[in-house]
Amino acid sequence: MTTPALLIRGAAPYGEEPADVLVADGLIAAVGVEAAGHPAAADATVLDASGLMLLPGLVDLHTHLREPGREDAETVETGSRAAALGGYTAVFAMPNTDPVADTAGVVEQVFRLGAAVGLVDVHPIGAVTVGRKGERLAELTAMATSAAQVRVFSDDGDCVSDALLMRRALEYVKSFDGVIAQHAQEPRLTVGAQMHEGDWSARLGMTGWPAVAEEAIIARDCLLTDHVGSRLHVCHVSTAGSVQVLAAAKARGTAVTAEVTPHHLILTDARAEGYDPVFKVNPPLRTDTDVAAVRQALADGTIDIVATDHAPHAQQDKECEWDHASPGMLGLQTALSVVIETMVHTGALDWRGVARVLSENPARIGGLTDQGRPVAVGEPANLVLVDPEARWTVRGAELASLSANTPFEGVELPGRVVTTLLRGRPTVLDGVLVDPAGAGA
Ligand SMILES: NC(=O)N[C@@H](CC(=O)O)C(=O)O
Ligand SMILES: [Zn+2]
Ligand SMILES: [Zn+2]
Repeated sequence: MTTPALLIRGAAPYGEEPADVLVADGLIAAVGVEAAGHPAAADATVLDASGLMLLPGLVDLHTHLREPGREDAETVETGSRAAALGGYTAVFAMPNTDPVADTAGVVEQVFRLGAAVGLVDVHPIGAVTVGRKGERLAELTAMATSAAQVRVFSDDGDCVSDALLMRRALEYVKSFDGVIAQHAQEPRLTVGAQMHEGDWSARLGMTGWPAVAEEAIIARDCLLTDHVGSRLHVCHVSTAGSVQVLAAAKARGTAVTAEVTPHHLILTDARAEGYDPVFKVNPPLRTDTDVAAVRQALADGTIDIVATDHAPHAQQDKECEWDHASPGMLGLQTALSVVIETMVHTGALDWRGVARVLSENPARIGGLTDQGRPVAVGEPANLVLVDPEARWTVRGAELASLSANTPFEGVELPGRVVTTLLRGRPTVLDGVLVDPAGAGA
């Protein structure tokens, strides 16, 4: 089935000068004055996009899709819907499923489910250790050479805390330019931890998760990465101290990249005051000082990307006592809006910068060659159109995710995803999901 050509009129690539963009056969066929006169434009569907920003489709390096095993919280299909509506054209699915994605069989299953849904490219992340138990390495090469072509490996949810295993994993992935994405949490320093260790945890009487538990692992892993000559990615960086460790490592030339989540860009540990577990997350929400530091780091490149850590949880796992609640919060449909609010409206990033941290850099880190590409002739038409002036109020029940655990319930946020194109085919049009033919409603 071929998708009809699409003439996008008047959108502003990267928020710069408006230009027409012609999309045909899955590619960008023409940009600028040539677009309307191009032969393929003759029978193209015209999309009036004046006032909209045009960016490369967003890429999420850190998503939890929960399938297989917790299809009551999210499935590849519902997570793909949330992703497309959030402006994403590719997501990397974390392996902390049941069974764990630690074999070629499981990563291929997730990969095929994603392709069958067809709303967003789903790239499975493989577990570093068997069952994520931190005891012995999983079959990394078999996952890398499988149909899923896994390049990112992580025990996310848990830290690869054994230094020898971490070293071996870093050595292993070198042969196929893979990367280890570390959930940096020193387990001995966080036994029973419920929230950030600081004034609020003292006041609320909750066991704290000290910043050093994150920073110590990042420092160790940067040194190991140097020693081995490999590549490290640090998941959900949340503290000012971590930013300092990363800046020092990058200055030394360590091949380390890092992500920050939308929630760590905007929320603090003060949210724990009402004991509402919707604000319980790993790593925990930190302080104002930390929020300022991660924003600055994202602006200056010390932190490379924003990754959602979209972590859907079923109602019974979230609407319970804080101590018993599962950590994690939704992110796919609110990430871009939070980045606009915290980084664009503050002047910390322009739209070029948004494309860099939400699309280009995550694609590069994850080894994708067909995502995060320039808005230019001959490139794959993975694109998103954003209305920067629109505002909307978040309602968990209205999100496409099967779960509703958004920390932004009732909050008004800027920026609306109008259209998402996956290889030239609209997955979202005028803010509404377009189901690919045959995928079922
Ligand atoms: N971030 C979280 O609080 N939870 C994640 C695991 C993780 O990212 O560590 C989850 O799988 O729910
Ligand atoms: Zn994690
Ligand atoms: Zn995660």
